[in-house]
Amino acid sequence: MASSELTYRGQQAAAADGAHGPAESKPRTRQQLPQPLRYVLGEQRLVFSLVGMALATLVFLLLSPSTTTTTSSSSSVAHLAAVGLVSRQYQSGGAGRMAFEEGTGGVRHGRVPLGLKRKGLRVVVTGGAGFVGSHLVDRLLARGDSVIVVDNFFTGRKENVAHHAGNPNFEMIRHDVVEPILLEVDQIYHLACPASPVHYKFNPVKTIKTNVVGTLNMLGLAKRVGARFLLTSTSEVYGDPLQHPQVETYWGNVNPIGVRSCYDEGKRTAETLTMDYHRGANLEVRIARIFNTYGPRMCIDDGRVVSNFVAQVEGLMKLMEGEHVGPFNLGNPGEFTMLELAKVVQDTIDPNARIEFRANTADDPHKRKPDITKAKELLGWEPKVALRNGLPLMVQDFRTRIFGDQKQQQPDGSE
Ligand SMILES: O=c1ccn([C@@H]2O[C@H](COP(=O)(O)OP(=O)(O)O[C@H]3OC[C@@H](O)[C@H](O)[C@H]3O)[C@@H](O)[C@H]2O)c(=O)[nH]1
Repeated sequence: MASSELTYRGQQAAAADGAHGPAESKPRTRQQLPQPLRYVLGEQRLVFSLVGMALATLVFLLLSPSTTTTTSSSSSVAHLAAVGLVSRQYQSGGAGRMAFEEGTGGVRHGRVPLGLKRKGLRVVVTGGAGFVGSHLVDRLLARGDSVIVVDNFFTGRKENVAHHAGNPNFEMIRHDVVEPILLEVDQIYHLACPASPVHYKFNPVKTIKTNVVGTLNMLGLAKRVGARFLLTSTSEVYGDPLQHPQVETYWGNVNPIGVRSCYDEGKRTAETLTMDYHRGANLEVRIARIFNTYGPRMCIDDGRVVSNFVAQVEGLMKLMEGEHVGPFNLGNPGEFTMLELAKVVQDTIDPNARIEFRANTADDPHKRKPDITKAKELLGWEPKVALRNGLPLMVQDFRTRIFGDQKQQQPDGSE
């Protein structure tokens, strides 16, 4: 049967003209090769080397163990770009912004290819003078990013970020997010909102306005500058849950007209807006549902049930840098009753502390427990600090702030 004209016939040709078998064959010069093969080998060397580099990169991406199952094409493209194999214009990342910085190869959002230094990002943290936000600012600056804190100091304190004064990578803007603001940045962590019922009930209309208009302004900024946007939502979106523990697919049981609705429904609307920008404007977004937290810099009159030390900041950063939109529950599934908590306080802080039993405030959830399977599996995150070990750090922080104890605390709560 005649073989295809396109099949390389060099070997057969050689055999046909009595050329030596493989063992004795004399080395053939390039001139003896068929013309098409000579052209490809000679003229197309550059193409071959680029194709080879692209194939090597793809093999690297597919075989590297840390590749998540849902690595988006953008991070694969970013890796190809980082090694110069894909044009900048092909990059996704919002309004034409690049997923990597010119010349540095540093990938802004995804994992950094081997051997390339991560370029510092420009990050906005709204509510960055608050409890969770100020710890996040510490970690971002320590990582080499430039951070702009946008905060109206409704519940936040300058003292929470004062230790960064003089750092050229740190800026503080007193601004209420219900008014638009224009900043050229790469990432936006949106935490601006009073989190304690004591504070958000003080001015419920302002609370829901911050959650709705404030989030709208920050989403608009993210879309305008091509930044990745992370919303710190809350376990309150589950209301007084009828499902226990709560998984992220649970829609919740929320009172739309109660005294907590300004926060519960405000955060639910913030999540809705976030997903609408994601679906409608292809904005890179991330949603974290934070369960009650405690630790140094917590408002002394906060009043929330403490359950999860401030280690959630790691979860927020893993979520921002990862490829999964969420929402993700970030909290401590370790359950305890209020009485057990009171006993931990007596054991670790003050054995003479008196335990009082009071009625729940209106609409207070009767129980809440995060299912953090998704965060464990897709973010590789789970809480590290046990309540018994975290409480003393918070108490020492309170003591220093109330009594000005001699032993000054480090920003992260250590001595
Ligand atoms: O209108 C406002 C209200 C509040 N804020 C600021 O936002 C910050 C909120 O910090 P808080 O200490 O009150 O709250 P936390 O840091 O505990 O919770 C924060 O992160 C977790 C999210 O679930 C909460 O919704 C968010 O408030 C404060 O610095 C406050 O001044 C604004 O900038 N604008």
